[in-house]
Amino acid sequence: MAFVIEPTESIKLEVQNLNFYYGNNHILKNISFKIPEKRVTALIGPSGCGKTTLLRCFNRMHDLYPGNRYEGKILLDGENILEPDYDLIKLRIRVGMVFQKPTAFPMSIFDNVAYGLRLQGIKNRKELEDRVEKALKDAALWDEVKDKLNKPASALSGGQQQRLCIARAIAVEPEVLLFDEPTSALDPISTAKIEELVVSFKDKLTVLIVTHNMQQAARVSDYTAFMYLGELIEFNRTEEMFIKPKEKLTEDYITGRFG
Ligand SMILES: Nc1ncnc2c1ncn2[C@@H]1O[C@H](COP(=O)(O)OP(=O)(O)OP(=O)(O)O)[C@@H](O)[C@H]1O
Repeated sequence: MAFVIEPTESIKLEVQNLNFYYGNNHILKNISFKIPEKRVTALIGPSGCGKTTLLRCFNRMHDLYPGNRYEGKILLDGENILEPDYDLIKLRIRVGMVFQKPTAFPMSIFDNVAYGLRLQGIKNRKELEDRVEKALKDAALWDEVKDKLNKPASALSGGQQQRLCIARAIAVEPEVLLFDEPTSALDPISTAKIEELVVSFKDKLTVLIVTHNMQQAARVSDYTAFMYLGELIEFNRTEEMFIKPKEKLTEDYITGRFG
């Protein structure tokens, strides 16, 4: 049994009968739901339920390891990204990712943000500078780093490094941004900054965020998907889910009866 609503907004991603296997381990079980465009969708559920595994399907991160297998479809603007010959470089420009731990590259602040732009073939210095500045401003980091762009990124605090990773991800202007527990390694002030950023992206991007923190899901997301043992149990507008969950399992989880 699952309760899955159909969003009224236009749809960016549509998951159709998705199954995923790590070798012989069947992890995601027949998941279907539609993700609205320019909204924040949170993925919640107890440890090991498959949130990260599902998130990583949206930019086919699993393809980096042998033996992983998908069944079903994920449509991005109507096109199935799970087709074996889908262009993964283009996919990862359209669908960016920010990880749990900040992953600043061992290079300068500027070069971290310019990294993807250079891969896209942008060489003109002025264009690079403008795009790096815009990304750092959009990631609310510009004022803190504008005088030290050529300093190593490793000298930044954890929270600053996470905003740098966000700047790097948005510099290439993705259409979808995946966040995998982006604040779990951060203090409350840095967490609040990242949450504000996630909310600020709503007008521009479709955001998916995995979080363990239900208050965070309630604060930042428009829609929430609750997963349990690899299945999608409930997908609904966030306020509805937190006020009046439709499934008993969802209610037990959000009221802290397990988790
Ligand atoms: N590389 C892997 N190979 C085999 N099994 C894996 C692999 N990665 C994860 N799993 C298994 O897949 C299941 C789902 O894991 P996943 O990390 O997606 O869950 P999660 O809901 O994100 O958990 P958490 O909240 O603890 O991060 C777990 O049973 C896990 O042990």
